[in-house]
Amino acid sequence: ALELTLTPALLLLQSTLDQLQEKDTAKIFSQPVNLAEVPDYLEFISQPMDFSTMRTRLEGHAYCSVADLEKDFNLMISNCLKYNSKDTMFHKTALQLQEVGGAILRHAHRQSQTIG
Ligand SMILES: CC(=O)c1c[nH]c2ccccc12
Repeated sequence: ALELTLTPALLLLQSTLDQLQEKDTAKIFSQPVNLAEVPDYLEFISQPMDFSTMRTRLEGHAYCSVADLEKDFNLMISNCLKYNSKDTMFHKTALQLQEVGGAILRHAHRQSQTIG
């Protein structure tokens, strides 16, 4: 049978992504921004990012470290802060997720140092 062996490092990345996504209670980051609904999105954002894309990358072993995961998380947040003006729910939600996500990632960095 296919061995779904998850190394400790991969388990840590998966757990970190789950914790980050859990904080997106409005689920505005679950899927890519719908370009059919938002036709000008790519005029402002050169590299879209969302949690489903991050999960695909994680499962495809594209992330070698917590830092790699953090890079895409920060891209996803900065895209949202850029596209959505300050007075929108999306912008305010991104600022909150940035703060709580930072704490989750700092903890994951510490854990990755102990599991090596
Ligand atoms: C995360 C984000 O920017 C968005 C998530 N859903 C959207 C719908 C229209 C415009 C932007 C968005």
